[in-house]
Amino acid sequence: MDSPVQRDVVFDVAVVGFGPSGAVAAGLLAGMGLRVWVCDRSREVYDKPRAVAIDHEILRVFQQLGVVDAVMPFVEPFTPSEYFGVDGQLIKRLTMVEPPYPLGYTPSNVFTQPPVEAALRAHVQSLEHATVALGTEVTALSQDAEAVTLQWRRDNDEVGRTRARYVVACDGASSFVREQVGIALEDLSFDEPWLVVDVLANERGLAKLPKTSVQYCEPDRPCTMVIGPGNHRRWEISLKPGEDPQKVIEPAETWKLLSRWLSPDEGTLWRQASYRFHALVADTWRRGRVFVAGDAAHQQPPFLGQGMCQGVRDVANLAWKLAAVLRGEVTGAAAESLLGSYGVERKRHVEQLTTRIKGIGAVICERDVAKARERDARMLEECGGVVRDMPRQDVIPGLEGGLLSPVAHPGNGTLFPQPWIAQGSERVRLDALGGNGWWLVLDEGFDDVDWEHATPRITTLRLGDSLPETEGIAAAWFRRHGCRAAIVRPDRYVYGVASNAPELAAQLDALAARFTDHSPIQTTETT
Ligand SMILES: O=C(O)CCc1cccc(O)c1
Repeated sequence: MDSPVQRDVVFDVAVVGFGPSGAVAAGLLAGMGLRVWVCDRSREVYDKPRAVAIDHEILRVFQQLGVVDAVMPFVEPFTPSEYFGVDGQLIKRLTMVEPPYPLGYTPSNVFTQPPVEAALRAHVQSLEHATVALGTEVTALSQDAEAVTLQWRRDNDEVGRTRARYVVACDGASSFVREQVGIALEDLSFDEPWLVVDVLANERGLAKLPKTSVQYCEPDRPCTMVIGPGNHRRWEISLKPGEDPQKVIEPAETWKLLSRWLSPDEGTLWRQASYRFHALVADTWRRGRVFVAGDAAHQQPPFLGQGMCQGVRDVANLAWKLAAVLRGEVTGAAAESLLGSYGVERKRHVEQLTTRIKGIGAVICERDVAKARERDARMLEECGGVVRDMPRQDVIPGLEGGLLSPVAHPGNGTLFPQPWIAQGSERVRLDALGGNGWWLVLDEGFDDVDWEHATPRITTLRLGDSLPETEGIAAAWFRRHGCRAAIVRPDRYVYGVASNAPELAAQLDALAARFTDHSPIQTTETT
């Protein structure tokens, strides 16, 4: 059931698009007590899987939302991925990092999108401060000094307007909102036609299929097979010049392309979609009161399964900044600066990760046989002829620029770990104890520190007697980074670190200055 549309209310935030990024944005914002209006053109969750991969960082965001228990039944650890070269030889192997896991979840996972999306939507619909408008399409947008006005049309032809202080556009790759505010996409130079096929394999099919995910780095037709949850298998198959993207999604044609692995009596086609795999990023991520996020802000080839993850990273980055501004915790130029840091951080991260994804794509997609053989020889030479396991998550970059300490340190912009903490006979994840705001995490035995700034409000978490870790993850993080204290942002990225009390006091003073009298945060999105 839709929530009633409140026409006379100015909402804090309107979220356009109720896919995963929009639902997470709406859930985080409404969960913080902001009045949120979220709309989507369709009434139903799309019943087929577009995304298949989900990282631990995203599960941690789901934990913050309060939906992680509802989604875990639809999540499974990623299998290893094997890359095979021109002659079918193993040239690379991606695996899971060994436990203990740094963020409290298996780092790389596959999931079933429709029920996860349904859980996200149901959660938002349960929130007191969220107004959900389904079957509702935004048709026009204008902004003034106070707010944004969205005009919309319902699927029953009802029309109306909604005003909100800010808008987050999560309306997908062909975003109407992005176009309305004149944000262009920069081309990061990848554009290829591929077929994506999801199959539910039966027992005979499963018995025949590879037991790891596979990248077939074959010049004739590069392709991928991903092991999804249960009996879900996904193929991504590059199309050759002259192949018709519309024809290959016809079941008989799709089965021809799958014939190397399966025949029609060994599985059921769940979804066939022809895509152009692109690498695109919004040139700016904010126009006035309007922000772009998710596929509206970037698209990347799928070779590392980062499409949905990147969208959730966007809105997790933006939500706490919008909340700080809307609650008046930061005002004036400092507020503008904080909001500007969203685009700086996310655009650079998307550019860096997309570059890495394209690098992986270049390995997989080499069409020249001689060059592909050279690639295979080089990769085998690099590992001394023995392909070593490489953890998948090592390729996800941290944040740079934006709201990070000006005192450079390799820990800045990385995700602070989420250790398990002993609580009586139970163990609890740190985020559940620390709450959703800023943290000051002190390593066991760190000297007391006196500080008095009210902005931002920071919760002090002392590891040790009051917060005993069960696996030593945070202690190991401090050792690895050569520091004793970490200032951690509400999105759990490390703002800055310190080794002693005077260093920490200076860091906290500088942070407070950025929230009060506006020591500048870098807000130029160009790199
Ligand atoms: O990390 C891997 O091994 C593969 C990740 C992946 C996920 C989804 C599609 C795809 O092409 C690759």
